Amino acid sequence: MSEPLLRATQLTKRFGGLAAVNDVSLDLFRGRIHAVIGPNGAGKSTLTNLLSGDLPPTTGRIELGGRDVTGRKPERISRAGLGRSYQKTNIFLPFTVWENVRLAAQSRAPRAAHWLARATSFADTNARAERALELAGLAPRRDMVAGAISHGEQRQLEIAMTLATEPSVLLLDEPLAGMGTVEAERMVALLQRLKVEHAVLLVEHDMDAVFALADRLTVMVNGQVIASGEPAQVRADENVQAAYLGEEH
Ligand SMILES: Nc1ncnc2c1ncn2[C@@H]1O[C@H](COP(=O)(O)OP(=O)(O)OP(=O)(O)O)[C@@H](O)[C@H]1O
Repeated sequence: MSEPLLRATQLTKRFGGLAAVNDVSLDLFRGRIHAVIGPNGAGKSTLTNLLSGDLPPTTGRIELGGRDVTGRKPERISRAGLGRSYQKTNIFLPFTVWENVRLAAQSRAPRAAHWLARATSFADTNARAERALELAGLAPRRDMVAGAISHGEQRQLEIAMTLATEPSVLLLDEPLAGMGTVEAERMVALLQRLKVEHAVLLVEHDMDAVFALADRLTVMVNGQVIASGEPAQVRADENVQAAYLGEEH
């Protein structure tokens, strides 16, 4: 098997006496979606925050592309190839879809303000933004203001903005939240396209989407991994049934 693009080893995050993430290890590979599920308070968001550098782990190690990035700032981790979609918070609603993606692409240009770098970086930035817009399926909406597109399209826009930084690893926190059936189906198709080029960590409550998409599934409860593996195996696990999935799955 190829090397993981992201490797987390024995990550623990304590808040005072509470271990919100407790000894969690996982590997993310290109071409695979690794879903993390668990009840409220299981530690999924905290885990995502550790991987993106938004929170430093108490103990453990994170490697991105084989390099140790433990304790690095989010900007450094982003430049090293990790893209995280933040729920709508980065969208400028009065700007067009294209302007939002273009700005996200620009944030990646290493010396955007340097006059010598400007000419080449302008073309590169536009090309990055164009690719991201296309991949996220938003090209037909490029000239609409972000505030006027649907909720589902705004979620696609967040993903386009993340793609514009050309990450190799994508962390997606509830990309289907608040979506109707048609929007959810479109997002599932988008995530299937994204995994071809990326390693994807998916935190999601929509179990239909999780079981449609996940190549690997990790279940967390109270900060700990109670099961991890092939989705069908995990679904059949008695501990998982008791703790989380219940009868319907
Ligand atoms: N900054 C913090 N300070 C103290 N406790 C925190 C902090 N962030 C999270 N926690 C606690 O850590 C535990 C895990 O929370 P987390 O938000 O990671 O769970 P989650 O699985 O993402 O839940 P949800 O599905 O509701 O988003 C919870 O008990 C939560 O109260």
